[in-house]
Amino acid sequence: MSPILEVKNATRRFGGLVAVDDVSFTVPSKGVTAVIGPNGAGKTTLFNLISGTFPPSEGTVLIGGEDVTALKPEAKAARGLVRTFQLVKLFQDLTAIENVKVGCHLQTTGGLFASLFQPAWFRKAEREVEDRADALLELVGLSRMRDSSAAVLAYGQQRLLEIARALAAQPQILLLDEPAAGLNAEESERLARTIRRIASDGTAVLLIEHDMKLVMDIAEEVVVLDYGRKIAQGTPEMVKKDPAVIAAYLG
Ligand SMILES: Nc1ncnc2c1ncn2[C@@H]1O[C@H](COP(=O)(O)OP(=O)(O)OP(=O)(O)O)[C@@H](O)[C@H]1O
Repeated sequence: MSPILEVKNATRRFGGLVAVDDVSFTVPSKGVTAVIGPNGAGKTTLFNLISGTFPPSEGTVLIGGEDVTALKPEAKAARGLVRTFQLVKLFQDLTAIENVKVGCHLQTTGGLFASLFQPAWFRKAEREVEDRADALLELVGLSRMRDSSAAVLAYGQQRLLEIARALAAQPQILLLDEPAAGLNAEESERLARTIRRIASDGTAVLLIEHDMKLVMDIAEEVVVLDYGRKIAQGTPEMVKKDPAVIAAYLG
C-alpha cells in the first residue's frame, strides 16, 4: 500500500538538545501506526513537526508524495492531515453536536450571505452537515450527549468528542496525541473500537500512546523512539520482544 505520510530523516534540535534525531518511517494510507517510547523520547516533538507546529531542523515530511515540510498546520489540514491534542481543545460553551459541526464547517462554504438568507441549497447543505455530525457522534458513542454543552461532558467523553470533531474534516490521516490519557478501562475499550472503525473506514491513524495495552491491541505497526532516535519498528509482537525496546523501557 502506498504511504499517505512519509517522514524522512527528520531531526529537531532545541539548542544543544536533539529531541528528534534522524527519524524515518512511513504511514500506509490505511490502518493504525503507533509511536511509543519512554518519557522524553521525542514523541510530541515528532508529532509537532509532522503536523506543522514547527518545522524540522532537517529532513522532510511528505503527504501523498508532496513535500509539505514547511507548511503550517492549516495548510496540512487542507491536504488531509488533522490532529488532536494531549489537552482537549473543544469549544466548552458549544454543545457536542455544535462542536462537531464546527469541524464540518471548516470545509463547507456559504458565508454570511447564505447563513442570513438561508437559500434552499444552503438549508440542504446544513442538513447534510447535521446528519454527518450525528453519524460521527454515533461513531464515538456520544449520541445521547448530543445537546449537552462540552463543558459538562466527562473527561473521557470530551476526548472522544475531540476525535469526532477532527473526523468531521474528513482527514486522510488522523494524528492522535495520547488519546487514552485519563480514560478509564471502559472508555479505553470504546476508544480502541472507535479507532479500529476509523482505520477500517479508510483513514490512516497515527497515534502517540503511553497505554501499551491499547497500542498492542490496535496498532498494525509500531515505531519506537528513545532519546530521539528510532530504535525499533515492526508489528506489536515484534517490538515487544525486541531487546533494545525492553532495555529502553527498563532503563
Ligand atoms: N520547546 C522545547 N524546548 C526545549 N526542549 C524541548 C522542547 N520541547 C521538547 N523539548 C525536549 O525534547 C525532548 C523530547 O521531548 P518530547 O516532549 O518530544 O518527548 P515525549 O516523548 O513526547 O515525552 P513525554 O512522553 O514525556 O510526553 C525532551 O528532552 C524535552 O525536554
